[in-house]
Amino acid sequence: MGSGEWCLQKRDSFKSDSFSINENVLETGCLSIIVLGASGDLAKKKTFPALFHLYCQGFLPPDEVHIFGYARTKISDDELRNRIRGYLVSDRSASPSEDVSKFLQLIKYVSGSYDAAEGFQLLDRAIAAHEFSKSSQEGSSRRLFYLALPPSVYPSVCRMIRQYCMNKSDLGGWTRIVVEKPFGKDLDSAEQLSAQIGELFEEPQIYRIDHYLGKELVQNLLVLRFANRLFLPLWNRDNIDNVQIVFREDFGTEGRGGYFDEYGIIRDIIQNHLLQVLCLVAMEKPVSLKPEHIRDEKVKVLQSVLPIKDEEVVLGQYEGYTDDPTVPDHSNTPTFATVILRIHNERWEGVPFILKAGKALNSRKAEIRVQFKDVPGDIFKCKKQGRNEFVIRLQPSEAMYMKLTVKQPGLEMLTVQSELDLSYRQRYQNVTIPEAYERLILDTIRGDQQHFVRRDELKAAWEIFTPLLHGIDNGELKPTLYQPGSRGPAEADELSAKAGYVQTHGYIWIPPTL
Ligand SMILES: NC(=O)C1=CN([C@@H]2O[C@H](COP(=O)(O)OP(=O)(O)OC[C@H]3O[C@@H](n4cnc5c(N)ncnc54)[C@H](OP(=O)(O)O)[C@@H]3O)[C@@H](O)[C@H]2O)C=CC1
Ligand SMILES: O=C1O[C@H](COP(=O)(O)O)[C@@H](O)[C@H](O)[C@H]1O
Repeated sequence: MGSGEWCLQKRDSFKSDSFSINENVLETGCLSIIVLGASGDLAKKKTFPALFHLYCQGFLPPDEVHIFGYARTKISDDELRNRIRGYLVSDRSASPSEDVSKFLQLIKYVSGSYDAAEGFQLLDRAIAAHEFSKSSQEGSSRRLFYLALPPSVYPSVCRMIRQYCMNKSDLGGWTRIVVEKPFGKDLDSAEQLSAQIGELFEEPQIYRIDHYLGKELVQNLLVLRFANRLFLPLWNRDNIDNVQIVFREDFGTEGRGGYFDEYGIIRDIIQNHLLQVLCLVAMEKPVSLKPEHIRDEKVKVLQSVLPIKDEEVVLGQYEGYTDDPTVPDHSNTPTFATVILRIHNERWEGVPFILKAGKALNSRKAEIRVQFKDVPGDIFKCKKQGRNEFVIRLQPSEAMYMKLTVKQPGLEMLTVQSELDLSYRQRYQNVTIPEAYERLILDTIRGDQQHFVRRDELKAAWEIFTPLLHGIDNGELKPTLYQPGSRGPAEADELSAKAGYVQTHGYIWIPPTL
């Protein structure tokens, strides 16, 4: 294999099971992490803080790791360090200010454009100098490129990396790229982008990040479903009436109106984050925990989704959205959507998956709500008290609870709605739940693609939503206005109820006290 070529066969970690990730930790040698778009918002708020957390926990040893920021803005190393310093907070560090200073010293900045050789040659020289300085340690050289950039520049940046910045070590190693969403705007543009990047990098080098896959309770879904006998016989159309996957934010587009208006809530949240969660809720048991086995099952679920019916969609736009000067006055972009997906397979035929996402609503939360069918032949006449519901709250305050009907304590034979409650904050008191980005970046270093979106998954996801998105883009479907701070359009609750969701009334949760 010539210099600069992709080198997979030297690594056996790719063959390992993701849950036995120890095998993935064996690689040593120089690691260069290059954050492209280092002057931007994502880099400042998510990428560098995630790297800092990893550093504090010893995953980025200073004798191996160097971090490079790259962007067009002409600033010095120290100016970049000062920009990100305020975002580096860690409750995992014994001496935070010392760790911040040491971490910042690992960062160098290179300025250059995204489509010209000069900047990337400069970047390559800076990385090579770092690799050279560490060459006393035998080992591979690893280069991780994190594209914290708008997708419009992905093709040119990937071309430049391929041409000028690939790993050159004879001792092995790799070059990997991490790309952020949005991966395209519809099926054609996503496929075009995939083809452009696919000509330059092999699939095992490409990490399409969806940060919802890094959330603790999303990662728990496979364990929950397939390691608990309790759920195995219940998780199907015979027992489950409907599934809701909900994302709510209690703030609007806040300065991101221009970006958001091009995409809307379906492309921003539903087509990626909520659909990925749906896959993990609905997929069949994978053959093993190998990333390819898991992703094979996710693709099958996506390919089983039926075309979306217009009458199973409610769109909303919050009042005041177009006041943002970067948003056109007559924007048709939805900031809220409820979409019902139906999976045409043996397990899920007839079970609606209600995907709901909205900005500027009355609360902030993300949860999965699995609602079971009514008890047949109910001798307690308790149907009106509510169905069994299994709720997995992804955020905030991670929790899982099962709503149950129990006998009300006392002399009378009365029933009441209660819950089996696993609240993480209470159950895992001394455990810090890692940030999604932190976990996913560590996976990219370890070469574990389980929690990243494969090209065929992406294609199948766009196939589901493209007709609906084109209908909205063409103005055939229009959003209804809703009040900021409300539940969104009333039609959304009506649609959920029509699909079979029964709201529990009169249930009061009493938080446990220790
Ligand atoms: N461990 C924990 O932290 C636990 C916390 N709790 C808390 O107890 C409270 C009640 O729990 P729970 O009943 O599960 O959750 P909620 O009362 O928040 O919501 C129940 C369901 O009713 C829907 N809903 C709410 N208002 C309306 C409405 N006006 N019209 C139609 N549908 C509506 C919700 O949809 P939507 O999502 O769209 O609002 C959701 O699907 C919650 O605050 C919950 O967080 C309960 C158990 C454990
Ligand atoms: O990808 C995105 O996600 C955030 C919400 O992420 P969360 O982890 O805070 O739930 C959302 O605000 C943003 O619009 C979207 O692009």
